[in-house]
Amino acid sequence: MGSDAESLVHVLLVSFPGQGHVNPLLRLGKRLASKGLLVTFTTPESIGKQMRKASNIGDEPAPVGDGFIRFEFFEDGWDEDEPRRQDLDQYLPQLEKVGKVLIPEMIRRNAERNRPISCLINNPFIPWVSDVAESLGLPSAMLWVQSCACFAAYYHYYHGLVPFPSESAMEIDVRLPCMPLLKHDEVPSFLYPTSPYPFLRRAILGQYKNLDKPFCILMDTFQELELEIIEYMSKICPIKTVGPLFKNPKVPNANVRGDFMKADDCVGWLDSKPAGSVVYVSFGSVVYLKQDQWDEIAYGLLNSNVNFLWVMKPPHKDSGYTVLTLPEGFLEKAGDKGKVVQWSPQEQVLAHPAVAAFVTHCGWNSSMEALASGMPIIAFPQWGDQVTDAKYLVDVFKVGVRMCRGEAEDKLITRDVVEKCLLEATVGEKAAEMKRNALKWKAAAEAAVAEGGSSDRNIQAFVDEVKRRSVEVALAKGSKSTVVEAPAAAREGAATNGKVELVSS
Ligand SMILES: O=c1ccn([C@@H]2O[C@H](COP(=O)(O)OP(=O)(O)O)[C@@H](O)[C@H]2O)c(=O)[nH]1
Ligand SMILES: O=C(O[C@@H]1O[C@H](CO)[C@@H](O)[C@H](O)[C@H]1O)c1cc(O)c(O)c(O)c1
Repeated sequence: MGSDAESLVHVLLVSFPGQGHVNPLLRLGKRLASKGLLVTFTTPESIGKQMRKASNIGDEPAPVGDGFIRFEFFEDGWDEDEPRRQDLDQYLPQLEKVGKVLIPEMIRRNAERNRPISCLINNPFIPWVSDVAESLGLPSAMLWVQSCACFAAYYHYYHGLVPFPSESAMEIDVRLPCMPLLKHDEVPSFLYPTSPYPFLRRAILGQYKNLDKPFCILMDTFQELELEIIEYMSKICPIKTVGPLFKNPKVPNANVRGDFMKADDCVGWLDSKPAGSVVYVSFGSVVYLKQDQWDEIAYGLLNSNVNFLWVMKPPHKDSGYTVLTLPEGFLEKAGDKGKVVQWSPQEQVLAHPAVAAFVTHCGWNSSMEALASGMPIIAFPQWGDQVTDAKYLVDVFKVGVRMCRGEAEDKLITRDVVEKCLLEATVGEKAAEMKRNALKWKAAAEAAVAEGGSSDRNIQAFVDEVKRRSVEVALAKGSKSTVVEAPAAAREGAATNGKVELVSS
């Protein structure tokens, strides 16, 4: 590795191997690198392999702005085609068991190679990363990859601060400070007593057990979007909003991507369509709808006569989901009005002038990407944070119409409703108003990440803090001679040009 990279303060990012987790952590990595850090990104090799195949990930550190990003994957100890990876109740303990051994080894290896790690950052589902950091005397931070509203909801549930739906009172509304009243089915659905995903409740709440360990909780949201709840929760937890991470004004670096699947080419097709004429339909990487619902969406799209780009990802072979099909003759009937792909370059799609609206499951990444692209949405949430995100997108941010309330409702959304929602979001005064609101959020998002904006200031403060702590870590370890670039505060009376030479005692 070039000595340029070796002279930088080095942070290790450890990601849970889900697309909705990797994307924001990798985007954070690029942002930190752009501010002059060396960033190593790690996640299990099973996903590393897919990422290498789908994207342009090389062995050498990639320059990003003033710093570098590199990848190092770790084995999760299971065979390549182990089906238990699909069962979080089995996979999360396995990841913890191997990670607690392999991550310290990775850290030691990096120190031996003259790039000692000064800070660890994880995302939810793998809270043990802060234990590893603590045991090695390193600081840690956590990137929360959902909204601050959802963070607050989980926090209040975990600490029993307000009543949530329970077996004896299933349909109660939930009143959380600085948030709109949430109907029972607008609360993150893993918290329902009847949730079919108790393993996801355990996975997400696991982070709250360790919440006192990270010195900072970074969030992929921005101050102006969730002002009151961010201010409220910041008094309780060390929160820094740094989003939308997907907008990196200075260093786009399109080469470094974390897709698990190569995106199909659809931009040429979009180029051939008139401005504002296409509806983009995608339910993210995890949600699968039932076949009868899929059929209704298909007919709704046909009947509405809009152009559409529809993502139909194949299910994982061990997920238990059956492959969805399109109604007979569907593609022929759609002709050039429709395009179906397995995976899309979503960021490019949402930025494309041909796209008028986004039918989304309201995962937080998709929600932030839509908001920051000025894209009106048609909300089709299923579970977890998606139902809360849908509430905010429709009723608070006012950029969307609601097509359904979530999987718990167990209601088939018919083709007529699909058609009505598609038209409501694309034609007429309501559509125009949603577009105006979406463009307002786009501008606010751009201002937040621009130099001196709220998220940019928070990132800079975080980088300065990591640098300051790296000096402390090196001093405490009395380690080999390490050159770090120190923040202004740590530089007082030290060498010139921001470099501090630490010599082993
Ligand atoms: O065809 C697709 C579908 C999704 N995504 C990306 O995958 C992520 C999905 O995250 P989200 O939180 O929206 O949903 P999840 O997949 O975690 O349910 C987002 O960054 C999307 O941009 C993509 O690139 N192409
Ligand atoms: O929770 C899982 O994925 C998604 O994460 C996003 C960020 O937290 C969230 O906004 C979205 O609504 C979720 O769908 C997830 C990931 C995974 O790999 C898995 O096996 C799961 O069971 C859930």
